[in-house]
Amino acid sequence: MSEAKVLVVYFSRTGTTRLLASAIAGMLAADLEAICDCSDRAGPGGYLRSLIDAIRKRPTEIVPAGLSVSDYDLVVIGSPVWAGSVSAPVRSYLIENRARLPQVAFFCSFGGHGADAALREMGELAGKPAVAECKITAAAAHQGAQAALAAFVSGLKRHLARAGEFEWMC
Ligand SMILES: Cc1cc2nc3c(=O)[nH]c(=O)nc-3n(C[C@H](O)[C@H](O)[C@H](O)COP(=O)(O)O)c2cc1C
Repeated sequence: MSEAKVLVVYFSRTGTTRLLASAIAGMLAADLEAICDCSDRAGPGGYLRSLIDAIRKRPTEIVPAGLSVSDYDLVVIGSPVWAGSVSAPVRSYLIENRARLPQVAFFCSFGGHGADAALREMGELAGKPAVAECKITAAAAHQGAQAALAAFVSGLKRHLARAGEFEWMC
C-alpha cells in the first residue's frame, strides 16, 4: 500500500467526540468528516430525543455523506455513548455504509459506563470487527487524552504498515 488513505468520521452532539476525532485525524493525516443529523438535538428536548432513539436502537435521518468510504483503506468511526449504545446518527451511518466499508476502527467518548457495549454494537452494525478500538471518558477527552490517543493511533499505524507489507509481497 503506497500511502494508506484514512477517513475519520464522527458524530458529536456537544463537541467531545469532535475533539477526539480532530486529534486522531491530525495524527493520522486523515480526512475528517462530521455526520450531520437531521434531528434537533439541542437542549433538554434534544437530549430526550437522543435518549429515546438510543433506547429504541432507532436510526435517524442523516445528511448524505460527502466523502465515500470506498475511496479509503481505513475508516475510523467515532460516536458518543448514548444509553449504553452507539448514538443514533452513527447507527444510521454504519447501516447506510455497511456494504462498502473497508477496514474499520472505532472510538467513543462517554461519561463513565456503557462504552464496551457501544463498541460491540458498532462492530455488529459494521458487519466486521474493528482493527482497533478506543474508549475515552469526556473528562479525559477535555484534558487532551494524549496517552490513550497515542496508543490508539500507533496501533492503527502498525496495522496499516503491516497491511502495506502484505500488499507488497503479493
Ligand atoms: C442521550 C444521552 C445518553 C447518554 N448516555 C450515556 C451512557 O449510557 N453512558 C455514559 O457513560 N455516558 C452517556 N452519555 C454521555 C455522553 O456519552 C458523553 O458526554 C459524550 O462524551 C458526549 O459526546 P459529544 O459531546 O461528542 O456529544 C449520554 C449522553 C446523551 C446525550
